[in-house]
Amino acid sequence: MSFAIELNNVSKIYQGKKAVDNLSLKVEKGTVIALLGPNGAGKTTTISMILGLKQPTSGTIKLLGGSPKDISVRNRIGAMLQEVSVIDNLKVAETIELFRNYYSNPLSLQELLRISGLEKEKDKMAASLSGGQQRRLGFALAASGDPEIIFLDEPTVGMDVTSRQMFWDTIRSMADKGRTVVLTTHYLEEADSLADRIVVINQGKVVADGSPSQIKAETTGRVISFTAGTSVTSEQLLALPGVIDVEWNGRRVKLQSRDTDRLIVTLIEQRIDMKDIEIQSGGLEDAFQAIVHSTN
Ligand SMILES: Nc1ncnc2c1ncn2[C@@H]1O[C@H](COP(=O)(O)OP(=O)(O)OP(=O)(O)O)[C@@H](O)[C@H]1O
Repeated sequence: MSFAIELNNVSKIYQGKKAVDNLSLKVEKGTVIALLGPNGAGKTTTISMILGLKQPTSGTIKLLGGSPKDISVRNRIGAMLQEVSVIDNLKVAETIELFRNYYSNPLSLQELLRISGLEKEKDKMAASLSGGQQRRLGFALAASGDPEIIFLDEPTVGMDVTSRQMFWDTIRSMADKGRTVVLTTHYLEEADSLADRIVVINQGKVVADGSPSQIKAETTGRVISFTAGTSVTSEQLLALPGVIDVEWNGRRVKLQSRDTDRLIVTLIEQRIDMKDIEIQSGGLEDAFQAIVHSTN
């Protein structure tokens, strides 16, 4: 089977520090995949290497079966990176036209203005757009060649709710056309509602990989919360076997654990002063936090 993206044992070391650590990942064509992870997890470095903008220290990368540096491969992909730089003295429509000209089968200007929601701004100078509008322009440029794979690095940062919703619809329609979409996001809600597959990265490694429902199911029962008596301390709770993280809200405490069944027995055996005990199955946010904490 040919994959849209294939990474084999890829590492990137900056000044002795591993930003990406022996990462292997295969992405099937037509997938919407979200790379999730805290700041500094290695998401942007991974995308930059897939795009051939950064050279891996070791390992191999294939994009559409070829090298990310092949011009024939480049023509079939589009990317919107975190920094969208606009060209001075060009209007929005002129900027889009400039990019369309690079490709043999570009989307029409009208279509690009429509999917990026920039129809009203088409005659404005690109440099005068707001931050959110500039990101939408970045998206139009990334989509201009009607790419088979589109990379979106934190695409909705700075977008208002309406723009974000419209943007999600556009991504879904790209996926419906069989396009592969790779996005990084800090918004778990975004990953949950858009992606077929979520890959959680922490400290340069894949720490979870599955559908949003698999990721949630994996962590079912991972959180125990209760109202703690005044004698209970964080140190005491963190010392209990299986406790990954302790979070307080007044006297209400939330424990993250890999094995809540065992933890509840331990809490009772150790006569921890607890009231109103709850075991939560956890949403995606809890799943993400639990996975990241357990791998720190
Ligand atoms: N050019 C560089 N030189 C040195 N270290 C770097 C460089 N670029 C990234 N790093 C380091 O590599 C690690 C991974 O960074 P990266 O930007 O890939 O993370 P990220 O997951 O995209 O984070 P964010 O969500 O904040 O964008 C971080 O520790 C970062 O400080």
